[in-house]
This record gives sequence, C-alpha cells and structure tokens, in this order.
Amino acid sequence: MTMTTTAPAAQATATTLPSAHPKIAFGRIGVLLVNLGTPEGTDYWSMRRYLKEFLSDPRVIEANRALWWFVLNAIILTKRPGPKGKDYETIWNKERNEGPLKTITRGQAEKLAARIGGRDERIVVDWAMRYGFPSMPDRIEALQKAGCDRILIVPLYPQYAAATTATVGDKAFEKLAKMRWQPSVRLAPPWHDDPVYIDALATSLEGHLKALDFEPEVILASFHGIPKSYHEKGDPYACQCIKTARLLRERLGMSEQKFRLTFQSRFGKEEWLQPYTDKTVEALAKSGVKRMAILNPGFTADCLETLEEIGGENAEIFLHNGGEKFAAIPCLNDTDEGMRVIEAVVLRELAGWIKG
Ligand SMILES: C=CC1=C(C)c2cc3[nH]c(cc4nc(cc5[nH]c(cc1n2)c(C)c5CCC(=O)O)C(CCC(=O)O)=C4C)c(C)c3C=C
Ligand SMILES: [Fe+2]
Ligand SMILES: [Fe+2]
Repeated sequence: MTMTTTAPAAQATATTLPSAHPKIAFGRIGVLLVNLGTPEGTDYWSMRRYLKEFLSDPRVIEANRALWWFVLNAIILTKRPGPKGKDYETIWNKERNEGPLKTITRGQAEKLAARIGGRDERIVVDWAMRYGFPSMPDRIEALQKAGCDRILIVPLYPQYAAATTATVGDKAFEKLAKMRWQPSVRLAPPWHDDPVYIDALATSLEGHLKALDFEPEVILASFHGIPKSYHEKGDPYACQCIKTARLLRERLGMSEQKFRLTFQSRFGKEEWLQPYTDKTVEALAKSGVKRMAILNPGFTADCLETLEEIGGENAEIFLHNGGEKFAAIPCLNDTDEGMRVIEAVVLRELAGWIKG
C-alpha cells in the first residue's frame, strides 16, 4: 500500500502587524562598568551638585529623611564643598579636566573592550558613574539603542556594600522601569575571595614593594569604612573585607603583626567599622614604627580616598608622628593585573550569553 501526502494549503496571507512601530535594534550584549562617581569640577557648585546627589541617596545615608534633609542642606552642603574641592584639586587630572576615577574607569572599559571584543562580535563595552556623569540611565539607554537586549552591569566593588553595590542595582532598575522593551539584566556579584583577584593584588603589591628603597615593618590593607550600624543590620561588607585581607595575607605569607586590616574615610559622627586607618597610622608611628606601606584592595581605581586621603593625609600623619618612610601602593587600576580581574569577572558572568 502506498501512502500519499498532500501539502497543506499555502497560507493565503502573511501575518500582518496592526501598525508599524519604530525600528528597534536587538541581538547585542552590553557590558556596563560602573564606579561611584566624582565631581565634574573642583569649584563650589560642581562639588555641591556631586555631594548632593551622592548624600541624598538613602542607601548611603540611612538616617531619618526629614532630619537628614535639614542637616545636608543647612550644614554639609554649605561647609563641605569648599574644602573638599581643594582636596580634589590636589589629585585632579588637569589634562582631561576630570577626576582620576573617571580617567581610570574609562581606561578599564577601553581595555576590556580590546580584551574581550574578539570573543563575540555582539559585545559592546561601556562605562558609567553611579553619581554624576556619564550617568547610568544615559549609558543604559545608549546600550539599548546600540542593540543590546542583554546587559551585564558590573559595579566595580570587590566587596559588596548596600551603599555602593546595591545602589547601582537600584539605579539600573529605576531606568528599566521606564523602558517598554527592557533588556535582560545581570548584576555581577562581588569578587572579594576570587583567586584571580587575590593573586592580582599579591603580584601587584610584591612588584611595588620590590621597587621601594625600604622594607616596610607594617603593611596596612585599608578599606573604605561604613557605619557600624549598617554592619549590625546585616551588610556583608566587613566580613568580605576581612576575608579579602586574610586571603591576601596568607598568599603573601606575612604575619598578622606585619599585615593588618583597617577602615578609612569615616563620615559623620556615628561609629564606623574599626580599627580606623588614621588612628592606626598615628599609633604605629608613635609606637616607634619607622617604615610602613598602605594598599587599598577595596578600590578598583585610584581616587580621592586613596591618592589624597592615604597618599596625602595619612602619609603626613605618619611622618609627623615619628615615621620616616611611607608608601601608598597604587590600586590595580587598568594595569594588566587589574584588567585580568575585571576580564575574569566579566567572562564568568557572561556565561550562557556568549559563545563558550
Ligand atoms: C570602595 C567602597 C566604598 C564604600 C563602601 C563607600 C561608602 C561610603 N562613602 C561615604 C561617603 C563619601 N565617599 C566619598 C567618596 C568616595 N567613596 C568611594 C568608595 C566607597 N564609599 C569612592 C570610590 C569615592 C570617590 C572618590 C573620588 O575620587 O571622587 C565621598 C566624597 C568625598 C568627600 O566628600 O569626602 C563621601 C562624602 C559614605 C557615607 C559611605 C557609606 C555609608
Ligand atoms: Fe565613600
Ligand atoms: Fe576621604
């Protein structure tokens, strides 16, 4: 017996859309590197605008809103912009007229694009600042216009804090809430205990120590602090900093006496995570330590807090109190070591989106 089949009748008409909508590009994959932000200039008004946006974020200042609004506007935004602007002047990139945080983040994005662009032609790398410019909403929109229907957002903080990492997510979703065709979004997790990161920090530190004309008696791994109350509410930040410092110390084979963890950049009257960097530096100098170095493993890029606060203020505290030799170790920045870490994090988090 033979079976015959008949072809189904050809569809009479093609599916038609109710009406046209604008042409929308799609099919590409965005990678958005995000760091904290920096003022647009060192003058009073640029400083004030930056500080206002930053310090109005409830993730950063968790105080009662009405009370904080008053303190911020009546006191902080009148007193802080002037002296802080002067501090920024000491580290300003005059060639580009911008803060070093911006220069370095741009460099990281450009180098990342060069490193991973060839793996998948759909990848587009961009960068943004959580506060100030280039703004996150602007760059997310630009990525979407470039055809990115998937975006990996990388908050450039090795240790998670609600005040830094979570607020990047908040800002991204605030923008997504206004989009008709939302891109799929991934937020890169912190990498505080990633072996690539620990190894990069160790290699970089060893290289810088070799280049010094002295051997430090004490090395401080100084992390930006947060209020102690945030830690008590469940922020994992302190635990992650402690783990980074321990892994790094073990990798370097140094004693707990020589390699110590401290927290810097206290803001306001509340108690912050301790031990404080400045108090430790002063106590070490007063106790007779003559040679020391400080590194900042929690900062992916040098900025006011590393160049001015550590390289300026803390160096001065040490030398003023009897210390003789002080070294501020540069951050990983866009060096080969630094890019090795960012590339590893990005490729791991792009898994499943790009070709294996
Ligand atoms: C690396 C992690 C950081 C954490 C955690 C963090 C918490 C935190 N910061 C403030 C207040 C200020 N920080 C400022 C600058 C600043 N902070 C970080 C990083 C972390 N902050 C960076 C990378 C920078 C940028 C420096 C630059 O070069 O532009 C400032 C502005 C400077 C100043 O006025 O002192 C403030 C203010 C709080 C309150 C906080 C946790 C709650
Ligand atoms: Fe800060
Ligand atoms: Fe500071």
